[in-house]
Amino acid sequence: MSHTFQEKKKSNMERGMDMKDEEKLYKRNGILYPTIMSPPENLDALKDLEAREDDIMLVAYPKCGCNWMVGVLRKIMTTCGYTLPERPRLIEFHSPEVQKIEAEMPSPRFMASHLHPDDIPVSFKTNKTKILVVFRNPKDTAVSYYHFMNNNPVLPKTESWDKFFSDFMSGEVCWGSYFDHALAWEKHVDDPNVLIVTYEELKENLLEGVQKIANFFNFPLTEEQVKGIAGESTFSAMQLSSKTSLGKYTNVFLRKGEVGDWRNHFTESQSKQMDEEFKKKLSGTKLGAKLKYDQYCQ
Ligand SMILES: Nc1ncnc2c1ncn2[C@@H]1O[C@H](COP(=O)(O)OS(=O)(=O)O)[C@@H](OP(=O)(O)O)[C@H]1O
Repeated sequence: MSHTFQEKKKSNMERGMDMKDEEKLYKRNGILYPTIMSPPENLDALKDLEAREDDIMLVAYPKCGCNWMVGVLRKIMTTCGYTLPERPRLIEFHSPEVQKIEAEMPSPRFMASHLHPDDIPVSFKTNKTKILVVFRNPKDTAVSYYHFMNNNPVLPKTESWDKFFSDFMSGEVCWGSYFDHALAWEKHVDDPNVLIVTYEELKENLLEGVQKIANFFNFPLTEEQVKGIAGESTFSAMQLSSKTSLGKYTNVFLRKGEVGDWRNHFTESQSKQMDEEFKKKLSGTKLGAKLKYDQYCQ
């Protein structure tokens, strides 16, 4: 029996409810991954993924706005007349069978990933695939991640905010350390095949963001079309349009959609600890400047 994308998402959630928390994550090369969504066989099969120059690739550390950008890119592509299959875009969520189907799909294919740039199949680099990267300030990313752990049955519940904060800081969360990802992307900031946007700039001016993304991938859109896509991609519009498909799980994926929710969670000492880590790792870097830490995190 074939399942729709949404049915599969719901059945994964139900599988999560029947699983013990300690079985929900596993480690591979020192990095945690979710057992249900990214089992080892999915990651093993990625070694055969042959990227194409005209693939549309989106990469985001978890909770930085990946689903938002999936929504935007889907709308851009369908507006330009392309049809996309209804399954998750994350390559590490694809079973080996689905990866075989994706390998036969016509161009342009649309793929996404939470993987660390060094773990993304090397053919994306050799075949010069364009990559859109979305980043978010680390304080709001941590808060969003914390709620996701507690609300998504495929992930284990956290003991407390304090425990989760310490895991986030040490990279003991799925897909590894925020700072490792940021430092790795810093090396690609000036790469012409990479466009880095931030959650915060998209919140400030989504219209400009949609236009920038369409231009980067050479999708010709009229001003009206850009306006329409931006209008349909605000938090409230996406929350409403997801209600029919996601039902009671809508708020798991579209929780609050704001900049600055960290202020409701961080203690003064946690805030200082993050400030110091950011300074140590990212001050003076181009990605650090893009994230406008002083504006959004202080
Ligand atoms: N349209 C739109 N506008 C603004 N914000 C949005 C939008 N869609 C999703 N979101 C928010 O993005 C956060 C989830 O990030 P990801 O999609 O990267 O999470 S995931 O790791 O792929 O599950 C999560 O952030 P928080 O609300 O802070 O938890 C989502 O609510």
